[in-house]
Amino acid sequence: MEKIIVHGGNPLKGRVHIDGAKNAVLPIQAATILASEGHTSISNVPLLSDVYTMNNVLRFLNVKVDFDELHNEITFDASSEISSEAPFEYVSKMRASIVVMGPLLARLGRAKVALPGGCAIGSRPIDLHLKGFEALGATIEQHDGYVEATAPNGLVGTDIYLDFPSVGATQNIMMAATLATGKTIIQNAAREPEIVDLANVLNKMGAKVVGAGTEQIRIQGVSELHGTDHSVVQDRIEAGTFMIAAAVTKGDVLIEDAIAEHNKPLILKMREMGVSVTESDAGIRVIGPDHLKPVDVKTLPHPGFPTDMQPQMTILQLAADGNSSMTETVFENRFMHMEELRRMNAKYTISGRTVIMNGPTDFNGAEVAATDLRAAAALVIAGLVAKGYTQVSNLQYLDRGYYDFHKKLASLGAEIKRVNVEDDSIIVNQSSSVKHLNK
Ligand SMILES: CC(=O)N[C@H]1[C@@H](OP(=O)(O)OP(=O)(O)OC[C@H]2O[C@@H](n3ccc(=O)[nH]c3=O)[C@H](O)[C@@H]2O)O[C@H](CO)[C@@H](O)[C@@H]1O
Ligand SMILES: C=C(OP(=O)(O)O)C(=O)O
Repeated sequence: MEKIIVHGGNPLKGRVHIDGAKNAVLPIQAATILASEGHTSISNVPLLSDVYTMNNVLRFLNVKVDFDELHNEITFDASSEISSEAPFEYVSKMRASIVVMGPLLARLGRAKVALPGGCAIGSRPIDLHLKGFEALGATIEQHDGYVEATAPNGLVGTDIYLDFPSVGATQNIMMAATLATGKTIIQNAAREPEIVDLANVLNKMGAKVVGAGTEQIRIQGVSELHGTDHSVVQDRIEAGTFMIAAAVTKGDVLIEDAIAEHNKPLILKMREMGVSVTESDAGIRVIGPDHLKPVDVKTLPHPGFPTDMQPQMTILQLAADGNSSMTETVFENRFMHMEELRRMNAKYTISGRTVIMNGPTDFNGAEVAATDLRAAAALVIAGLVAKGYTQVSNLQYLDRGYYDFHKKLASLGAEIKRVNVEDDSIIVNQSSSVKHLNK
């Protein structure tokens, strides 16, 4: 078992590089299924376990996948005959595998994918994805843990209103509609930067998608798509995680090339707390104050405060002088990190979807276990300011979304290492263990 061991107290100082976004690259990997001709080369790919999992799903579907890890580039060739069925063994490893469904349905008129199931942070149904496919003319059947969509005569463009601006449903429907006959309009679409990145790739592949990044996306169907080149957008959540780590440690860090526009609500909330956040062409510079002011935050779909920054933000709120609140409106069960933080001396009460935190917290080092991806990052950040040693286990969650997190923090001055508890060895680089996990 691997653990991160951190000794708190060092302010973070320096510059940090941010990788390509997990939540952008996964649907882009799936989109390569749509290219019946040519290769698609995706660069700025983060070396994350989810990326390897998606590669394995695609390989199973008969897409040729060549990962040049040294250059963070993957080349996909989907020009051979593609299979329409993604089995449980692959889909169960990662919820986001559901986004292969739209491309398969578009290209083959059939997709059979194991139901992805819920996960720790909430129930996460896929009803909106399926309603969208049905509106495009597909027949949906669910049996034996699988969901099957069929449209033997192809999909037909239509108007679709999403009851909630679901990121995955918007991506799946957008991809399905690229090869449909006629025009599709998605109303109340998700507006996340990762949606825009996906639309850019689709357009480079020959699709006609306009309006991505707004609440109305219009897709004019085309008869076929081809390979292209694309560099993945920077990970705003990784950037935000380092912004919080810098602020809470009273540090001074430049998050290189970070796109301020993608992190607006976080920047504004941090400023409200008294953190100095400056935006420039070089990136976002964060300087933590001696005293943080309490603040109330509510998560919302983009451009609201991102749920994927919620656990990290609670660490900053717990450190503030006074009572802060966090209301989680996107996922119903995303406060599990709070229970672990109690062991580190956090004081709070949860009422429904809101947690009231009583700062300032005198964080104590403790042994804690990550319960999901962003919880893992939050616990490490708490460890950066805790007295003594904090040990964070369940790093398989962290590896889904952060590459060499401990190394990046160490380069900024944190006293941190990743160890293999069984044989006592120090892990220098995460990628070998991630690959091992994904075999
Ligand atoms: C790989 C990826 O990009 N993951 C992100 C994506 O997840 P994901 O695409 O799964 O998130 P959604 O936007 O779809 O989900 C948001 C909410 O809508 C609900 N819902 C969703 C679909 C559906 O058919 N029915 C339904 O009720 C979900 O249960 C959840 O409560 O967006 C989330 C919200 O920003 C982020 O936290 C995840 O990091
Ligand atoms: C919840 C997340 O991801 P996923 O949707 O892949 O579980 C996340 O990135 O914080």
